[in-house]
Amino acid sequence: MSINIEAEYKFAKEQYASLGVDTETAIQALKSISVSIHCWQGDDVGGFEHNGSQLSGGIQATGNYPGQAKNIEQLRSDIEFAMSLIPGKHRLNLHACYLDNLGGFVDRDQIEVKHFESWAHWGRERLQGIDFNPTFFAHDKFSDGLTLSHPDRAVRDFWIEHGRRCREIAAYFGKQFNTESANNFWIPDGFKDVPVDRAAPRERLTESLDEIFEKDYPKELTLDSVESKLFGIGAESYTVGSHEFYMGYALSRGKMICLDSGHFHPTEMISEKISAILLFYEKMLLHVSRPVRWDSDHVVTLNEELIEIAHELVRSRRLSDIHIGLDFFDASINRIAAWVIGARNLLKAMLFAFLEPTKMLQEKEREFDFTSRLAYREELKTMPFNAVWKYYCEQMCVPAGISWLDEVRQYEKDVLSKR
Ligand SMILES: C[C@H](O)[C@H](O)[C@@H](O)C(=O)CO
Ligand SMILES: [Mn+2]
Repeated sequence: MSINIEAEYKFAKEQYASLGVDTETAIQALKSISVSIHCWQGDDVGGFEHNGSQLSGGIQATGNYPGQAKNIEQLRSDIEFAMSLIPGKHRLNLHACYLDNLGGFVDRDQIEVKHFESWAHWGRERLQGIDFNPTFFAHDKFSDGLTLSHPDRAVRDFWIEHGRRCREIAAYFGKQFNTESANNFWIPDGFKDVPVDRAAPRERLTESLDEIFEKDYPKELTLDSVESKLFGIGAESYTVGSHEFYMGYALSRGKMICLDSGHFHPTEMISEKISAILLFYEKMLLHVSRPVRWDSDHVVTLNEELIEIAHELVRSRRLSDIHIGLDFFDASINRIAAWVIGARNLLKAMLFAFLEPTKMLQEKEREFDFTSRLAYREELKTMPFNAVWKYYCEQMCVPAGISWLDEVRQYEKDVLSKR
């Protein structure tokens, strides 16, 4: 450990102690946080099916920075490298379209556990677990902008089969890693213009999901979640799986709800929703993203909303009930740097929250002393937080400061530039 980092940490520890905060406890708490790092940042949500379909479903990766992962080996090596710069042991969030096709084309309604075994083998020593996502986009059976809510039974059946098979695969990952695999259903179905029948697609989506979820899986292996959305590109006027739809669906079916920070009106914050959802749900999932004017999926920065999300998670004292996933994809910058920046920021925000003297602040609030509440919260923003972060990174054997970027540049030169 560098002498400077140790000395700065000692000073910070005293400063926090004067507010009744134990930095050692905060560091221990941070060690237990396992983030589900999304595979799709590495190749701009391309996947390895090579089915000839472009990215669709109302999401878009913009930019053409060189070095995108083009095959499963490249993606794994990029993830490994990114993880070596992120403190802690984390999970991988895998989409079904990232299958190992074992040398032949495999359509979505044909995927099996065997197409994901190599992910489990590769991840065994490296990961805490693998979470999963059926892929309901970038496919010719999404041609009308509808999948599970399509009026054509054959189209629905295709996607129902996909959903069922994905549950089997998620349960397999749960078993392999001895930790529940969160299986997140995001269904992009919607209309560009205002529909005259809003109800029928929602009825069909309900029926299709019910068919997918017919089979019970042990909850120690896998938990399903459903992710709502306000709109997507080409589905600006109506999304079948809206927030209200899934709040009702998930609650009535014992599923988790997934809150994506980009899936609401621009001034609507998910940090505000977490405490309400936890009152009624046993578990939940988060997709931490950064919407810039729309669901743009920018790399997560250490902004006010991220810090507020982290505080809500910590204050809830329900961390073990909350799966925290990342969801962004920026193709205009080094993709590994994108992962590292976003994941480190999320962890920094968590540490910031663990360093809050929550009990004291809540007491002030209960006494209606809103002046002190504001004064302390502002003071906390300039406490020597970074000294604790650097100390933590050194303990976890990852670069404490910006030197991680030198390593990324070297990898860019040695590996990415040769692709
Ligand atoms: C690729 C992901 O499944 C996707 O980003 C989804 O979670 C989403 O947020 C769509 O807007
Ligand atoms: Mn999402």
